[in-house]
Amino acid sequence: AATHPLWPQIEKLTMEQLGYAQQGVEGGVWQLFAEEGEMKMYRRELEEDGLVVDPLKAVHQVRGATAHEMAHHFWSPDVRFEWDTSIEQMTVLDRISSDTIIFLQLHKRVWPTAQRDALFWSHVRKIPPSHPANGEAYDTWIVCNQSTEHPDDPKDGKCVRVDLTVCFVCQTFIDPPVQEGEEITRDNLLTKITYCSVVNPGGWAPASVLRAVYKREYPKFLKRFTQYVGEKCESQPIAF
Ligand SMILES: O=S(=O)(CCO)c1ccc(-c2ccc(C3CCCC3)c([C@@H]3C[C@@H]3c3ccccn3)c2)cc1
Repeated sequence: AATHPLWPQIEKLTMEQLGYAQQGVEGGVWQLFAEEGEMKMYRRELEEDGLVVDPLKAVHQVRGATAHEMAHHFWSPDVRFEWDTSIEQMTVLDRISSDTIIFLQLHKRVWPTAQRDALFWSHVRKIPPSHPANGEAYDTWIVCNQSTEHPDDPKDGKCVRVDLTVCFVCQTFIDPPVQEGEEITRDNLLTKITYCSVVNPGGWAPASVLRAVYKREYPKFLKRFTQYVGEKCESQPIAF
């Protein structure tokens, strides 16, 4: 609820991340490091205290599912194990409101690095079109994941705590446009996705190893997620 102590931070970070995701990748700041079909993955090489924290920005576009469907499945705890192969355990520590949950996740160990876990709030929100006039007809949906503290954090020191800021922003376009009164089918849905993440691994790991892990894991992760939602939704009524 809007009275929760985290609310001001959730509101501020979500809108900041929306702006950050909507910035283009021009200007040579972003380095294209992976490309598969419509998916393009960019990174900036950044180290903090000798730790690789390379910001990542992926842009993708998929047909057949809406931004609402994509964002809902990215946010929902109920389906996380169906697409996110990087996690071993997931606990919902708190449900702050109907659109904000606090997760504790144990990630699978990525050899040779030590096992990691993440404790973060996850907020999903729809942003009405800012220019409905020029044909921007549908809402933008955003999921923002931000590391946080929580009283029920086990703090058992069994693994290394990552610090993450992630945003998943998507918007649906009807392409090709449909005539007045014609029914929109899934073939008309084109959803543009921007996925941004900054993951501080929390404990030392060789830069070469981390960059290899990022290069291998992120393309697989986003491709698997979007394929999962497409398959799950194809036989369902469209949720705009
Ligand atoms: O988008 S989310 O919020 C979805 C909720 O699950 C999210 C995505 C990825 C992570 C993440 C957590 C830990 C690590 C470790 C591995 C060794 C040191 C850092 C990595 C590294 C980048 C590689 C990776 C990328 C994608 C999938 C799995 N592995 C990523 C966490 C959350």
